Amino acid sequence: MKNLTVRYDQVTALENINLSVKENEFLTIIGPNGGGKSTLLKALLGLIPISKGQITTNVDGREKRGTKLGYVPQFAAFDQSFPISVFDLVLTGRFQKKIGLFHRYSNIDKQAVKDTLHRLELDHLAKRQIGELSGGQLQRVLVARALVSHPAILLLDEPTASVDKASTQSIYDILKDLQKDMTIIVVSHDTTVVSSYTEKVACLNKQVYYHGDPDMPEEAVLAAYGSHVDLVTPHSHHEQEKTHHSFDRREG
Ligand SMILES: Nc1ncnc2c1ncn2[C@@H]1O[C@H](COP(=O)(O)OP(=O)(O)OP(=O)(O)O)[C@@H](O)[C@H]1O
Repeated sequence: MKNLTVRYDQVTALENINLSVKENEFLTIIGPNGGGKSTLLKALLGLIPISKGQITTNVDGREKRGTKLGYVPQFAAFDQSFPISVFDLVLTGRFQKKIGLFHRYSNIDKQAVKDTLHRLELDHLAKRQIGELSGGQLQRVLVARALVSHPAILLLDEPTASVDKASTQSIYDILKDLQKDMTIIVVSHDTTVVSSYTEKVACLNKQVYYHGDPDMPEEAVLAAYGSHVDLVTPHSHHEQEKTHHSFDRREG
């Protein structure tokens, strides 16, 4: 992203964003509510117009067109009462823009669904209705749906916001495994930086306040959030443990 600016009428949601992610990198984007994270995802997905600047994918310094993106939407935005089986929901991930209504999926599409469900150890849930799934299961199904078209970059919007700790761990384990084959970009409104997984963190509040390894300096957190926040690193076997980022304004 180069000098990326996105405006909605009077509101400037993103201003002069310069941010890059490498192939097979795991980037977590954090920032306060209203900081522009959803806007950034929408811009990456080509869903909203860019006011200024550009987003490109480069290989050896040359622009590469047609990079496939996989998108895992916010869990809360997903209507779980919609009557569809896990298999069919994942199959919709094979739907391509150029195919019109009443498209019939091929055996290749169906095999891709089977392979993806198998990879994410979801085979046993294939026939279940999505309304019968736990939060963690549905989140993994949404990851499967994004994966089934073999994206080069996987974008996830708050993937662990509505799931318990065990599922959070399992989702991050899956992402770590997927990272061998693709670039992972996770957006999170809280400050849960999973430093054992993510390699890079970007902190966004209209501008980029920080971009680097997960050891984000306290000054950058304060500047972006405008107040005290604890960055936590969830681990499998321990209570959520505060990193040395957790600081207290009372101590100055
Ligand atoms: N469609 C829109 N029209 C006008 N303003 C908008 C629109 N969408 C977002 N905004 C504004 O743009 C800014 C960035 O919003 P955005 O939703 O991208 O932030 P966010 O970081 O994703 O927030 P959250 O963590 O609460 O989801 C906010 O000031 C918001 O009010």
